[in-house]
Amino acid sequence: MLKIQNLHQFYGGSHILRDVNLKAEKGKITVLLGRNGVGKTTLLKSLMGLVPIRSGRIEWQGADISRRAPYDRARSGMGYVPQGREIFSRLSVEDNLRMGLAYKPGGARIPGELFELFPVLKTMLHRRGGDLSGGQQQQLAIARALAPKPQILILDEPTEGIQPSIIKDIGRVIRMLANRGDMAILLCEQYYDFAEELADHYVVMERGEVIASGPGHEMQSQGVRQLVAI
Ligand SMILES: Nc1ncnc2c1ncn2[C@@H]1O[C@H](COP(=O)(O)OP(=O)(O)OP(=O)(O)O)[C@@H](O)[C@H]1O
Repeated sequence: MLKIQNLHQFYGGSHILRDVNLKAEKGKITVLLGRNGVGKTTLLKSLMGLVPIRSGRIEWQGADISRRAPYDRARSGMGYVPQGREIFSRLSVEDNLRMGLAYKPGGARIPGELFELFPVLKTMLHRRGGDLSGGQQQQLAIARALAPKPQILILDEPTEGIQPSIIKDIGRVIRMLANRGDMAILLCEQYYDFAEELADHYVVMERGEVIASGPGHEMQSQGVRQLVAI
């Protein structure tokens, strides 16, 4: 389980994350919502060690990882799909997938299961990442994060700029991964309907603070759509 307690983060003198508390449990999808600029990406980067935190605790599988390096967090089973996908455009699909395994001891193989989840990647294995559509790149970014078999998958706005049919496919994969019961999923999302459909738990942020949270089935009754409407 991932447990964030009393997290504070600053960019220079700007206080971005303010006393954030959040949990993501195995077998569940926790959805993080909030308008542009409230600090969602900063929170996910803090979890992965890509930006330093000022204070608070990030606990993963019972250990305090707040000061660990990003590669160490990845190695401990944290998978991250960054906003904007960050595909290596000049590398092939296959080599992009291998990058997900880069920290594994030599010879780690790309799990065949990734091609069952995202069949399009198999047909495009030798194409350059940059030649894929936005939706295919997003599927590649998710597959790359899944390649080392993480115990948590952290996704930053996977639906951003993607066509509806691929959004559906991605939603199905996320639900299936959670239903297997051995992976926690933390999904940061602006697309409300997608978030509501998938959420076991929801967390809403505003100006760096958590202002609402609860079970996913209460999102409608609690007016979460209005909280994140632009
Ligand atoms: N590297 C940085 N240096 C200084 N300020 C930053 C930096 N990155 C983000 N910020 C600021 O921190 C705040 C939170 O940004 P963040 O990207 O975390 O928000 P967000 O909720 O993820 O928004 P979006 O949905 O647009 O990605 C914003 O005010 C942003 O301008």
